[in-house]
Amino acid sequence: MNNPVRVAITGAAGQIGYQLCFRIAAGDMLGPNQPVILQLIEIPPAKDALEGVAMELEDAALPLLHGIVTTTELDEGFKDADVALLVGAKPRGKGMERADLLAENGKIFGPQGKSLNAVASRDVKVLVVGNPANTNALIAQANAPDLPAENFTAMTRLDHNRALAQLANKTGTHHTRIKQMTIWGNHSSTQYPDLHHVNCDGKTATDLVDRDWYENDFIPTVQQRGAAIIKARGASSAASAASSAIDHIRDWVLGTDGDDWVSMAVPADGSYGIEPGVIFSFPCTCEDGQWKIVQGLDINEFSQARLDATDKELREERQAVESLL
Ligand SMILES: NC(=O)c1ccc[n+]([C@@H]2O[C@H](COP(=O)([O-])OP(=O)(O)OC[C@H]3O[C@@H](n4cnc5c(N)ncnc54)[C@H](O)[C@@H]3O)[C@@H](O)[C@H]2O)c1
Ligand SMILES: O=C(O)C[C@H](O)C(=O)O
Repeated sequence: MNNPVRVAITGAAGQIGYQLCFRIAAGDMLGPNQPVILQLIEIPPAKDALEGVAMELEDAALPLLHGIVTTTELDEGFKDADVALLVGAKPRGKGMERADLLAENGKIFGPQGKSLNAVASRDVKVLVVGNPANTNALIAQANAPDLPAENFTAMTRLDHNRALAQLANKTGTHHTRIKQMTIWGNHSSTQYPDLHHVNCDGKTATDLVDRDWYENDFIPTVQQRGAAIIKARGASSAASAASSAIDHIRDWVLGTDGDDWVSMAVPADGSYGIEPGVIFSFPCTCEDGQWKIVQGLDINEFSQARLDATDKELREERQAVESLL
């Protein structure tokens, strides 16, 4: 057995956190031979609820669970963390855009970045889930100057998985047979789910679906899926979000499959003309615990306009939080 990996989770008593704790402790994220220590962080009003989660984790007697820390102190929760899942933040309600949460949630991520900078493993892999996820990740990263910028990512894997599901339903293909899906940009309604490079059971996806469905059904459905879940459930996606967070970290740590890639929001480096300064979702492959942006994909005029729109929104969000960077 390997040494235990320390996984910090903020908002661990919330809807997503509750799912994450059990699935990670069951081995879904780091594999069946990797023990974990869960370092669960909450705010004081949720302290009792967090103790309840820890009690249930103990009661499940999960073989891979080698320790539980519950705390309301960031430095205790992030101490030596190898993986940090920053989930704790307010979810949006009906009729809100995710950017509407920026003023309230943005201020959570500066102190968390500072604490990670001070006490986490130098190799800590950070995934921001709390919305607006890309810009919150930027805030955390800017406040952690001693950690490599590439350790900070935000979640667009849920959008990626949603896009697989929509195309699977439309074409009657199982989603595991669909490869090279890409979500570009922001985890918001300007995100761009791109079918141009997708291989659907050996065929080019754009040859299988008509343009009208792609532009007027697929793209808006994926962009608005979060809002549709809130409308249906009365609460934002939780189990699917936790599942996608697990996919994101699993692939980052253990590597992506063959010639497939995944969507990860990572610090822009000039690839595809997206200048540094924002956390932007790109197609990425992962190997040896490092992500790499897939290079050289053709971007046609239609796609370019959508990349520009989502980049513009991210730069506006950045401007709105300049004082926190
Ligand atoms: N990126 C994505 O794809 C995606 C998907 C779904 C949800 N989300 C976002 O994830 C966040 C959490 O969603 P949820 O459904 O679990 O919400 P929730 O309200 O059920 O849980 C949030 C938890 O975070 C805690 N919390 C708040 N501030 C905190 C802080 N400063 N430090 C530590 N904990 C804190 C709360 O006490 C609560 O227990 C929301 O912002 C939501 O919009 C993102
Ligand atoms: O849409 C939301 O506000 C929650 C989450 O970001 C989602 O995509 O489901």
